[in-house]
Amino acid sequence: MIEVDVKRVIGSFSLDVAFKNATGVTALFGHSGSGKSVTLGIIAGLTQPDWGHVRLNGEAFVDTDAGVRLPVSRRRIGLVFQDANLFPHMSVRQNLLYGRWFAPRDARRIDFDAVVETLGIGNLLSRPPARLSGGERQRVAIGRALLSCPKLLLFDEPLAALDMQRKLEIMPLIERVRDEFRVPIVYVTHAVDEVVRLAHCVVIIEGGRVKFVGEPATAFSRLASAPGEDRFKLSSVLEARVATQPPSHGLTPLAHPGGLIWVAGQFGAPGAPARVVVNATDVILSLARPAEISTRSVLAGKVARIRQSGALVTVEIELPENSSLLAAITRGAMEDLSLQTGTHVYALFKSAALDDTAVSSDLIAAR
Ligand SMILES: Nc1ncnc2c1ncn2[C@@H]1O[C@H](COP(=O)(O)OP(=O)(O)OP(=O)(O)O)[C@@H](O)[C@H]1O
Repeated sequence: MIEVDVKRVIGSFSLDVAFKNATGVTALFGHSGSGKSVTLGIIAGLTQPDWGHVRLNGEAFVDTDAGVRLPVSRRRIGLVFQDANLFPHMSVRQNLLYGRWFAPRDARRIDFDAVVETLGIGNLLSRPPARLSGGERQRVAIGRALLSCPKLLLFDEPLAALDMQRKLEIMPLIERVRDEFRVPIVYVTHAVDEVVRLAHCVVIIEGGRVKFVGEPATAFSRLASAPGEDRFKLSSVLEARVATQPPSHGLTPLAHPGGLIWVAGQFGAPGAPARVVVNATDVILSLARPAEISTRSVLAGKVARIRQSGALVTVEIELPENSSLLAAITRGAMEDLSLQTGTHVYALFKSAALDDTAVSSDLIAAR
């Protein structure tokens, strides 16, 4: 269990955040300048709070009321930043062993070979960091942090500097680290796909304040709590299961209570749970069930809420079993369809918009 309840004023910025989470990955999510890194710095001990406490499984890292302030070195934290920060004069093996050196002898429960195998870096051990790609450097940085046998791993936008292909290679590795080594992780990001794929709990921070603490699916599926107004960042998370009918043309059908969602790629055996992120701008609305159309994914629901902002409108569609979907459309389209609260609609989206960047099949299974 990680418990954070801290206040800190830096110049004109004031941070006042509180959250708790008992399992797995806690994502700190928010716009640039919202206070994610300051919060992470307080957890790590790089910054002191003016007031408050940070506890991990009951042990206080800092508690201003009790006068406790553990130095960074005694917190036993593994840090991974956007820039891997490997030692350039050391080989990959030496960088990894450097991490191990920090683990007290009796706490060395994480095995070198297991880490190398999990992260797929066995063939890189003799290379210097200069001869690694950005993704490989980041894998080594994660390995080095893990080998210090930390009580807590802190990731500060570890994938932000990587292109989508590298990101897709590393996300499953972070999932393996999460599931195989079972070290709690606090993960700072402003990418919805990373939160949905990796996190059990998301803390949405805006202007130094916590706006939401809870499951990613709840965080991103309601208009009322959607982070920010930027329609390009609005998205919904749908919980589904791999359907029983076989994949077709490389597309896998996922059964959602509102209908079938077809996604590009293979996502586990029938019945396996899957989460899908759907961008609001990828959703099309229709009053009738469409026929003779290239889009295969069609979900039936009804309009729960409409929010207008200039020429654009965000529509929250209520789907069966308490799930919902956001659609960003123009005001003209809303008027043409005479949409209002309660209108029955069909929501369509292209399978091409949903591939393995948008789907996480093993997160729920692993819980
Ligand atoms: N040492 C500092 N001195 C002055 N202001 C600071 C300092 N560190 C952070 N801030 C301010 O605190 C606020 C929060 O910064 P923080 O780095 O936590 O944001 P963030 O959410 O991590 O943003 P990003 O996603 O861009 O990294 C910002 O307004 C920033 O300018």
